[in-house]
Amino acid sequence: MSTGATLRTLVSADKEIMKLSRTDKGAVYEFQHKFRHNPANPGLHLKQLKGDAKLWSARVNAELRAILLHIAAQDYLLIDVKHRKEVYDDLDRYTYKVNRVTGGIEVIDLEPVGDSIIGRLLPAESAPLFAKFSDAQLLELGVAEPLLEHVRKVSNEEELLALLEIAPQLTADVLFALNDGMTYEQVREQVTDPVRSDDLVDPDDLVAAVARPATQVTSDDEALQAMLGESFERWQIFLHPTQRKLVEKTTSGATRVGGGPGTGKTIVALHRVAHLAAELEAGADKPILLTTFNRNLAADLRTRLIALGGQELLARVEIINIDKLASRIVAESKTGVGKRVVDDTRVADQWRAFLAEIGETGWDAEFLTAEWTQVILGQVLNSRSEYFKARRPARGRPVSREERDEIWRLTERFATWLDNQGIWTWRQVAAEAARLEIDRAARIDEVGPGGSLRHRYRHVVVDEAQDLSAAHWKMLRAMVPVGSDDMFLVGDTHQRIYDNHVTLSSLGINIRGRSARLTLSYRTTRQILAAALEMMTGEVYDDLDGGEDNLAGYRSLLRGGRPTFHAASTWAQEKNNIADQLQAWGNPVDGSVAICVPTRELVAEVTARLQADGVAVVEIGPDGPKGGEGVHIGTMHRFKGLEYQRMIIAGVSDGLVPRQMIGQWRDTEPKRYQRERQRDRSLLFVAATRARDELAVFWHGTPSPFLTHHLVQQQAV
Ligand SMILES: Nc1ncnc2c1ncn2[C@@H]1O[C@H](COP(=O)(O)OP(=O)(O)OP(=O)(O)O)[C@@H](O)[C@H]1O
Repeated sequence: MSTGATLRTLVSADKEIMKLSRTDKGAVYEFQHKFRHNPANPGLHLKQLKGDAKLWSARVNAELRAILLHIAAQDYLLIDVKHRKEVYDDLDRYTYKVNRVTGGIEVIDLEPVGDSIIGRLLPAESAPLFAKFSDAQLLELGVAEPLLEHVRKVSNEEELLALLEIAPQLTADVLFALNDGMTYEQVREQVTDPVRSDDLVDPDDLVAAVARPATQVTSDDEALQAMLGESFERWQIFLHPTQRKLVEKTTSGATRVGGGPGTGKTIVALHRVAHLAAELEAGADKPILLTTFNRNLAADLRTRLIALGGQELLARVEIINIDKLASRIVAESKTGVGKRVVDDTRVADQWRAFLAEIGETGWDAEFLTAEWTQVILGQVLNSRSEYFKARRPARGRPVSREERDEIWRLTERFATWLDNQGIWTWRQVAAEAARLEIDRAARIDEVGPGGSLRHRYRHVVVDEAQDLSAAHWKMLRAMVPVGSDDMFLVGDTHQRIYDNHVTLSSLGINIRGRSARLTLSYRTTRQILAAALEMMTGEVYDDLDGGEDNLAGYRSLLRGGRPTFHAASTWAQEKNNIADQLQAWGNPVDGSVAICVPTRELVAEVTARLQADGVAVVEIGPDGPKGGEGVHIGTMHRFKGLEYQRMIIAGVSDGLVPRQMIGQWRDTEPKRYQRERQRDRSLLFVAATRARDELAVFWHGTPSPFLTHHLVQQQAV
């Protein structure tokens, strides 16, 4: 008879397991299987450890022992795997406690700090780092009680880092934030509150504690197997408690997750999809839509979703970029058959040609392009009267009723003119798709639940939400019934690089009270992050819903060298500097290094210069890098959502960043000017935050105004 047991593995034990050899990892895997099947199996030598009724050990193989916390009858938690000698020598080193803030179980192995901090007397001259906070305050913020006395002794950053190595997540987050200069109130609001337990915490109730998301455990074999395999990546298993809470929370409606670059928004979106899929009844359809802005990011989401949940998960999820989705809807209805879609960047040229052809000189092509794309198509306005009433929040100058009348007439003629040539734009496709989906949703409502027509999806998850247009949102809204867990949007308005400004509530997407923000960067070092934030100085960003967003509390635990800044007097000299930098990095062609420049022309010129030196270069196209090995190169737009170990941003000169041409609107359309300038600043911010370890910034002539005096001063001599 099998006497099965529950065995979950604490994330901190996973970390230890990952350090083991392949064979030993395999032994742990086997052990877990055996233990779950029958913990009383004599080969497992399950026995209580001296000194604590809840700590047990079991045999993994001849050398390794598992340390287990006994939760309840047949319920165990694997908290560590150690060499057998270490297990029995010093049992006092392990402490476990239920954290009073998060309600999660925290196990701390005090051994590694034994020599560095514990028992050491503080040198008289150095003040402890956290002296100004009382014990009660630190505990209220969630610092683990067993570490309190050690926290008190920390007097420099090195010791802090040593302590953080063994500290539970919340303790690490709190101490780091306090050390960064955040106040008690700020830490409580930004670090502690988001992970606070929803229910009352009883520190003696291990059963309740192990079930809370704050007890970070892995329990299913698939996750374990992935972890033991070669292909495992940390994000697949180790979610930060703040991330996990967002992934698992049942919401009463649409939810938005914001947060700076690299804080794991995409990771959260992927896990959210997996979570929603796990809750679905079995079936062969695809009730979940996962969408993003461009093609290469959709391809990347697909790869990562397979890594997370395999083909089984993929089978329940539609992954498609937003414009392709719109064009599929349009194709399904047979609208636009035979028409070719032209790139939106060419719309102004089309308007110019049209105005010239009809001899219209009273209107500026740029103005009409923006009005047509932003307001008329952007908001899916179907009639002149709708346009008369439309709000034009992100547009520059006001337009009178007579002018609106004229604009409407012109846009109708323009659409026909395009149609006669057999072309239309992505914006038109999106507006048409929204219209079709809104009609479809109305038909569903009319017939009621008994009808055969259904909403296309049960859940919609959107990455890079900041770049979708109002038409896109209207289409998505109509595709999913309003209700719990209907829409999950992740994005960062600081990274908006297409000119789409929306207020979600006006589009039927109500995120009020269901907005959260991630603040811990997993990608970029503190040094790069500080420089990137400095480039954003003075700009104000929206929250997709009429309010303001900011990057307060955005931080990183990673450390590295300072970014470098390189001036040149000419473009030729700048290109030489770029080549020198690459050479100093060893010209790596493994895809770990990328160069990012503001324009297509500069891509071509830098490529030619490097190829002349024999350096292999791979351009990043709309579907990602085109080809094999080489240093990646692309315009700033192409770098959305990507990451590299080392990045060069070149051409960061005045006139290029921001683009000189936007100056034409400085006086005539100041709002538009501000918006375009903000967009260029965001592009630079996106580029700078793609770097994991090293960032080098280059320019010639006058540096971009986004590079502050302080940054320019850091220039290499
Ligand atoms: N919990 C985690 N554990 C380990 N790594 C993580 C975790 N969360 C995120 N990461 C890593 O951090 C990096 C950034 O994650 P992700 O791309 O999801 O961030 P993002 O917020 O979407 O960034 P961006 O806004 O710049 O596109 C990735 O390399 C990811 O694997």
